[in-house]
Amino acid sequence: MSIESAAAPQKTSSKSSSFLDQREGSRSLHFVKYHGLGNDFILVDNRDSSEPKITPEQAVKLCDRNFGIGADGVIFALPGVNGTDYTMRIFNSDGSEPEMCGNGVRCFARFIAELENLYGKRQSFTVHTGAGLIVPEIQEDGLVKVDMGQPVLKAANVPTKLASNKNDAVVKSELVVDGVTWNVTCVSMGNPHCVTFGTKGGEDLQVDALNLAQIGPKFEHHDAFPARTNTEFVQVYSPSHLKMRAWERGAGATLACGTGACAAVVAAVLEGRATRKCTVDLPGGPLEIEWREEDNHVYMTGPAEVVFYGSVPL
Ligand SMILES: N[C@H](CCC[C@H](N)C(=O)O)C(=O)O
Repeated sequence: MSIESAAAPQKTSSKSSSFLDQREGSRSLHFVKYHGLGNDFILVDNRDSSEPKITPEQAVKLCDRNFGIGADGVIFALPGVNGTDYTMRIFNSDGSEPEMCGNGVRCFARFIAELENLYGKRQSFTVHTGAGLIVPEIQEDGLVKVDMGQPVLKAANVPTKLASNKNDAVVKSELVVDGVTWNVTCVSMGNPHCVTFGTKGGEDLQVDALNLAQIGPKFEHHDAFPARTNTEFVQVYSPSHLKMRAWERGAGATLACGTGACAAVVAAVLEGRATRKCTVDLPGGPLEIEWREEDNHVYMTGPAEVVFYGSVPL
């Protein structure tokens, strides 16, 4: 599979043809590469079909950083269902399909604004996802604010097999990983998260010192998580300022994890470590997160940037 980047396609629908499409008997995929704080995605205009244009296996190949385009996942903009404006689906770089992606939905909103020529206008969309209704809004400053819905804390719904220890939730519970006992709080933002601030009786985490490639997979594939898990390693600078690194389910160590940052703030509040409004520093940059008391919804605000436009023969 060779990658030929095309000139930026006209700002119209995916129906615009390109020289690739005229090649004898070949099919090509138009895409736009975006990133949210370095968590990067291939975005596909899929508004003309209710099924993704490519398979999970093809997504794995496109996400490969040597033999493909390179990305943490592929995101599809599909027609809405039950009255929503759009549907968002995502394949991780390992081909698995998660329920939701926070950095991805900010990129999705900017992608839609470009496709629909809505640029420069304050726009808000209703998006059906595996995590339910998600509402991103493009602000005048270009940042995207997303209503991420309510966190799910009931252990069985995260899901985790860990015994709940605080109103059906798993809060600062013990999890043994490779012989080491960690204190963890489990939160779903539609997708599962295991949040830790350190080991039992240990010093506060210095997240930069962690070997994520060594420890991350052991959390991701731990028996306590029947659907695997994303894992957030969090350091508390102050009650309104966290620092975090993530090992993502199906994608590995990423430069940022939006749902993970939301889960980290929820966990920090539940453990009495933080206020409901925090700046979360990720390797790729900061996100503003608020777990609002009035509606129990989590709000995330951050950037989403275009990197390039392309077409790839399939
Ligand atoms: N790997 C995640 C999906 C992407 C989440 C992350 N990139 C975000 O920004 O929320 C999972 O399998 O649940």
